[in-house]
Formats: sequence, structure tokens, C-alpha cells
Amino acid sequence: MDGFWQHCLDRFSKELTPQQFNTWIKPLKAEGDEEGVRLLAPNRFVQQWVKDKFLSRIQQLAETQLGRPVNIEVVLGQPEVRPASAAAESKAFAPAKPAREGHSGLNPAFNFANFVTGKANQLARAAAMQVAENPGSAYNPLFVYGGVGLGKTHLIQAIGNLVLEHNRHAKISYIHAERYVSDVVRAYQHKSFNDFKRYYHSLDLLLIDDIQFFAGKSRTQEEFFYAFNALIEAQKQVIITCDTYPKEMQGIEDRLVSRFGWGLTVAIEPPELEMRVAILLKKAEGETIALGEDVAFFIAKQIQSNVRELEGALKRVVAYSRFTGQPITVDLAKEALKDLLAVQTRQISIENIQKTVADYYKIKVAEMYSKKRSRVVARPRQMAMALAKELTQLSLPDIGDAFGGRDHTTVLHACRRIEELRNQDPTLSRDFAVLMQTLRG
Ligand SMILES: Nc1ncnc2c1ncn2[C@@H]1O[C@H](COP(=O)(O)OP(=O)(O)OP(=O)(O)O)[C@@H](O)[C@H]1O
Repeated sequence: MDGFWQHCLDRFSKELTPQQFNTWIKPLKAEGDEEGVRLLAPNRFVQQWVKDKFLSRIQQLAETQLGRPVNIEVVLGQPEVRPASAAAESKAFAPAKPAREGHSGLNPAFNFANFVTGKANQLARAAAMQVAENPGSAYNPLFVYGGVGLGKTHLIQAIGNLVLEHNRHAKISYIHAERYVSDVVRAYQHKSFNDFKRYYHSLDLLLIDDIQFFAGKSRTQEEFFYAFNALIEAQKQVIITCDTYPKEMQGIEDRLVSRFGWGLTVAIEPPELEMRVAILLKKAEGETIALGEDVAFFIAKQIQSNVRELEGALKRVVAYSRFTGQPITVDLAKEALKDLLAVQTRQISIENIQKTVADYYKIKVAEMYSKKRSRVVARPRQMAMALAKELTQLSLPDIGDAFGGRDHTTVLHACRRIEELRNQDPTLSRDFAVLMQTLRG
């Protein structure tokens, strides 16, 4: 088995450029038995790429080398990581060690400096900063909510890292709610609730991510209730994230829900176009990747739903550029994101936007192109134009054309007006968010 993989490595190192070899083949680990060979890829992207581009060649090499057809699978994972993390798991509630010894669970890559701020997260960031400067006394608990992949984990870890920077001895624990649940289960099995309590109640800062996972788990909720009370009473900071507003949480006891509202509750919204561009530029800068604004705009227009996917798209483009040895241009990005684009264009056409907005405001689709200027139809039309700018690749003149041959300055005016109104008028702001969500599917 080892011999086979070594043979593949040798062959690929000759057949590919060093960059291609290092990016795609070298990170793979091979495991094998009678049944076949499993190649472990470090992430989904490498996994997919290897499957698409190299699997048939690997199969060929295996056949030649072993003299028979071999079943080869490319799967996610790294063999050596598993035992280490399993060991870490079982230590989850060992007596708290000073955080500097690396048991905080914090990832130093998540900090305030690389967290891009915009309208979508301004308040959340300001609150987070306050809490990091005055843990235990500014807002307790801090409850951050928002959709998937919008930066909740990044933001709360940034708080933890800053607190740690100010006080190397602070006892901090960042934990995903699922892990907390399994700690409770283990404490239950081993009858070690005292250790469990001692650990969680002794923290200076508890960061608990995605608390919606507590839903329906009453023993976990009970334990958390005690930990929460003990920490808040001792003026130790608690920070919670969730995918919904506390009152909308399902399956969580009322006494917890009401406590979540004791401090400050802040939302993180999906970022608007310019902020998505800023995030891409920041990520590129962090990794010294030459990314032009035109390419950043192009990618940001494709990926509207969440920042994690935005990052994924950037990684894809960068990998594609490395792989092909070409600079990052809009054309290259188009090629790299081809599959994604196909899905997007199917989903969001300008006709789709016009129809959805017309249905929402209960007006006729024809009003989207009509010359009528009464408020009842003009506002939905402006809304549809603003959504088209946000969600499609069309230029302002193209959008104008699609709305009954209007001038591009009319479209620009519509976009600005909607932007203003979103800041002043909560109903319109909500309409915008609902329509956006509906269109993104
Ligand atoms: N404002 C931002 N600036 C820079 N990077 C961001 C920002 N928002 C999100 N990200 C990045 O997007 C990725 C996803 O963010 P994160 O994991 O914090 O999302 P989340 O809201 O916790 O998601 P989930 O609901 O899945 O737990 C991370 O790599 C994070 O660094």
C-alpha cells in the first residue's frame, strides 16, 4: 500500500508542476486494505478537485502497479488528527487550565482587525468591542444572533482573543453548543457533574456558540441555567450566539430565554454588496493574494447568501489561478465559479425579481414596466430595481431597460432611495430583507 502511494507521488511529481503537486497531491494521505484505497483530503475543495481531475489517473497508476483494478475513494479527513481531537474531547471538562496553555478553544485567526465592519454588523461589533474592554460589566450576557456563516463565531472569538490579550491569565472557554451537550452527557454517564460544574462555574468568560442546539435537551438546559446564573452573579462574562432572536427560539425553556435578554441582544445581518467586496479584499490582503476590485465585485455579486460561501468562492478562484498558472481576472473567476454561476442564474433572473416583488406588494407585474408614478407602484418598482442591482450581474442601463426602458440614472436614484429608506423605515427594511431571502431561495 505504502509502496503504491509512493509510486503515485513519484509519478505525479513528474507529471505536474510543483505548485499543482503541492496543492492537490501532496496533502493527500492514503489508507488501504483488501477492499481498496482511501485517499484522505484535508478539505472539501481538494477532495472535489482530486476526484474531478486526478482520480482516473490514480486509478490507472494503481492498476499498473498492483496488477488489478482497485477501488479508490477520495474522502474528507486526516488520519492523524482524529485521535488528537478525540483526546481533546475527553478532556473537555477537566479542571480549567490557564487559558494561555491553549485550552480556551479560541482560534487566534479570528480577531477584530480582520473583521470587516459595515451596516450589517456595526452594532454587533461595537457591542462586542465594549464587552471585550469591560468583560462582566458592559453587557451581560451578550447575545449575538444571525443567519448561517455571517460572522458570529468570528466576532465572539475576537472578543475572547482580545480579553486574553489584556489578561493572559483569564480563564476562557469557547465551546460549540453541541460540544457542551456532549459534555453534559459524559458527566451524566461518569457521574462527574461536580467536575463539570467546577469547570464551567470557574470561568471568567464563557463563549457558547449556536445555542439553538440546546433545543429539546432539558438536562443540558438545566446545567446551563446553573452555570449561567453562577457566572452572571459573579460578574463573569457570558457570550452566546444563536441563529434566531431569543424569543423566536424553539424548544428552549422560558427561564433561559428570558435570561438571554438580560444583557444586550444584537443582530448580524447579511452583508450588502460593498461590504462583501470589502470582506473579499480583506481576505485577499490577509493571504497576500492580488485581487482586483473588479474581480471582488464579480465574486461578491455571485455570492450573496453568506460570508463563508463568499470565502469558499474566493478560495476556489485562487486555487484555480494557481492550478492554471493564470492571473486572477474576471474571466478566470467566471471559469472557476462556472458551476455556481449556473445555479445562481437559474435562480435569480430579473423577471423572477419583478414577479416576486409584484406578488409581495400585490400589484400587477406589468406595473414594473409601466410609466405610472403613483407611490403604490413606484415604491415596489424601486424596490425591484434595488434588488436587481444587488442580486444580478446586470448593469444599471440593463436594469433600466428591463423596467420599461428607463434611464440608468432612474435606477441609481431608486437604489439610493431604497438604501435611505432601509435606514429610516423599519417596515421597508423588513420588506427588503424578506424579499432578499425569498429570492435567494
Ligand atoms: N465581517 C467579516 N469580516 C471578515 N470575515 C468575516 C466576516 N463575517 C464573516 N467572516 C468570515 O466568514 C466565515 C464564516 O463566519 P463564522 O463562522 O463566524 O459564521 P457564523 O455566523 O458563526 O456561522 P454559523 O451559523 O455556521 O455558526 C469565517 O471564516 C469568518 O472569518
